[in-house]
Amino acid sequence: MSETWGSGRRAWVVWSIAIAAYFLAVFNRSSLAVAGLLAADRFGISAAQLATFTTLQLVVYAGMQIPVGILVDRFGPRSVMLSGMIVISLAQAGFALADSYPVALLARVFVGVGDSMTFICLLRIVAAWFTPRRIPLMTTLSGTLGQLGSIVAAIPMTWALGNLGWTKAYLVAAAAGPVVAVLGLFLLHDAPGKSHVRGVSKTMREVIGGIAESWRHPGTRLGFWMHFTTPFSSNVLGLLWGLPFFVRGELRTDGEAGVLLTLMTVTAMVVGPVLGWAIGREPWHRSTLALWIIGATVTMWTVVLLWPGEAPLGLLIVLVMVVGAGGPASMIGFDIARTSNPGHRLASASGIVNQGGFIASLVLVLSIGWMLDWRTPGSGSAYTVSAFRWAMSLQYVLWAVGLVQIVRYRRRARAVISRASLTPVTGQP
Ligand SMILES: N[C@@H](Cc1c[nH]cn1)C(=O)NCC(=O)O
Repeated sequence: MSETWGSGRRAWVVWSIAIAAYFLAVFNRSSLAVAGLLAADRFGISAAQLATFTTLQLVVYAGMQIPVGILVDRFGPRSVMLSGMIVISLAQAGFALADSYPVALLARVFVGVGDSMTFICLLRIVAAWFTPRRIPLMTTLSGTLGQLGSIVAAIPMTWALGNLGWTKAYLVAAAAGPVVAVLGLFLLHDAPGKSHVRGVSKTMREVIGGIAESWRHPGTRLGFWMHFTTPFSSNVLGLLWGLPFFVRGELRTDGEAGVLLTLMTVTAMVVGPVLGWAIGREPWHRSTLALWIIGATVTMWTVVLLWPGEAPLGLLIVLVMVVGAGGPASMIGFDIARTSNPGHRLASASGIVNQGGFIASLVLVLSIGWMLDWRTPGSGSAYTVSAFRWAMSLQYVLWAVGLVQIVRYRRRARAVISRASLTPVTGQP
């Protein structure tokens, strides 16, 4: 066992705490999804005001990525992650007690701030505690396990809201953060043998210079565009438009739509570790794998959108399974950024990459809403099949931009990265 990485058991303990923190962040991020109607009643707000909660949370998350990356490179993942846990819990407690829309909105902003402080730390911890050969698998596995938080948020939160009421349900959700933070205080270390790994103090000019240097590397840009292009389709279905699309756009029942969305999440959970294993074995072909997944997604959407009348259920099942692979495929972007940047800039580079998918998803969530309003006669939400075909076709714009950029930066990245430097050393654990 190399001394650079953690001894087996210790690495798993540290990773488990980091996973618990990420799981909680995703849980809190998703905890409003099942409370939409209650929130509308409690604050007396419209559908558009309700959607503002989600939009604002995504904007804050994406906007915080670079500052958080800089903080992690400077102060280490442990400090930032534990602070994030406390911010999320305080914000969620504020949301539990909020009795007006502006206060609730402010609380959701801080849920977004705390949330944004978690995932990049997890990536840094994985990179510090596991061998290079294991990092791709552990990274995709981490993404997959964290996403469980959104499934778990749906079931206990629905129960808690129904049985405990708004305030107690959100206070209970808030209470989990301090528990993980206290465990983290004792058990979470930035690297083997070091509770803190601090970067050197830098002037603002040096910090900006570091970010610019990361961004200039074609591997970071390739990672960004990969993260931009792979997950937006599953994100928009999962976050907002999946149920309306299947029910109004494909004339399926609510039950069938629910099963399709669940199948999408289950597929992502199965595909994640398989992809992690594959990119660990064949790092040179990481971008090829992502391109295949994007190609399959574009093909399936094209078949569904061109299908005369509503698509058969079997076809929609294949669609959600292919689209579901996009979430884990986005993790390939982080792996490319990791192998393209020095360790002291790893978190900043991950922050740059992590913005991609959130920006694309946000743009698509909003533009689908505008397109549906434009293509639906009169006002209201009686969206037609044809309006949904127009709206879902907006994805082609994002795929076109993303694919052009991936092909450009893949060529440039391959020109500066040596294949031998990526090949895993055989015999390493
Ligand atoms: N694309 C996600 C992670 C993922 C893994 N499997 C499905 N999705 C991502 O970038 N996550 C960042 C975060 O904060 O959740």
